[in-house]
Amino acid sequence: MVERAGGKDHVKVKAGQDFLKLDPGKQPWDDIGALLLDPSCSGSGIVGRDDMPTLVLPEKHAGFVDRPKSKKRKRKGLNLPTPAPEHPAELDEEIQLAEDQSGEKLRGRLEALSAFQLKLLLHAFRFPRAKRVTYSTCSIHAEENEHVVVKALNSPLAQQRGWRILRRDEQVPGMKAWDVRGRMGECGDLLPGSIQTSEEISEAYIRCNKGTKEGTQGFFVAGFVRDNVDGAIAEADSEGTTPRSSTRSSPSDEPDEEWEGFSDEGSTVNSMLMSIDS
Ligand SMILES: C[S@@+](CC[C@H](N)C(=O)[O-])C[C@H]1O[C@@H](n2cnc3c(N)ncnc32)[C@H](O)[C@@H]1O
Repeated sequence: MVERAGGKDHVKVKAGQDFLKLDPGKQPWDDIGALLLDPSCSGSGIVGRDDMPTLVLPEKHAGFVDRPKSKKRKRKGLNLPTPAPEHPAELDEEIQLAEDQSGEKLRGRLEALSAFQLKLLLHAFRFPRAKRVTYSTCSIHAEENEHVVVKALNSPLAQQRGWRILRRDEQVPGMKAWDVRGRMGECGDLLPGSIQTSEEISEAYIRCNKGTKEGTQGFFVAGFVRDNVDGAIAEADSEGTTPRSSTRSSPSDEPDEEWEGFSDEGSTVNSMLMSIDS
């Protein structure tokens, strides 16, 4: 995909690695300036996934009663509507599944996904020289989008390292002009003392909705920046705590969280990891 997009001379593909197991304090990761984080999500924004239930067609042997063949229908030239099939039990099951997806099961799935997404986002914040992180999903659910971002912003890690949202007025022209922004009501409570308001943050998000005049799939993206990385590194250097210059094997210079190279047990990661120099 990188090659097709004409990016092979600029993007190194490091396939088959678990992002959560990378130590941000070790080379070459300690030099990364920007991360594009596009993690696994529910995919609920993808047209044709959640809104296209499997169609279970009635079968003759499953109790489906054939209509007696009408003489009228045999007549040439008559364009009669197809008779509605009798409602087979299998279709009830499909309806049941669809209902589950909007209830308990969906809630549980979103909870698990958003916890994982937050883990990934916080890990991205740990790269010592990173100045930019994008976080995107093809989900329509605020749980995976606005909620994850606000939790990340409220984390001690983001606050200590100075991560904030890239405001709409700082974005490139095309993104700044895009009208569909975050859902204000879903931006949650920012911690007191936050340097940005909920209005500023929801305005900074870019959303795409499916089934609208824009012709897009469902998508969400937020940009995070931090302004004084070099100053923070210089300060840490003078205190001898810069991850680059230290020999420690874990990047946990955070008093709040111990980094242990966490990863989801049993998950197979077949993804690509892209490192992009700023
Ligand atoms: C939405 S897809 C990314 C699509 C990609 N950006 C593209 O445009 O083709 C999410 C990817 O994240 C990968 N992933 C999930 N957890 C990961 C981890 N811990 N380390 C690396 N990749 C991971 C999944 O395997 C999946 O390929």
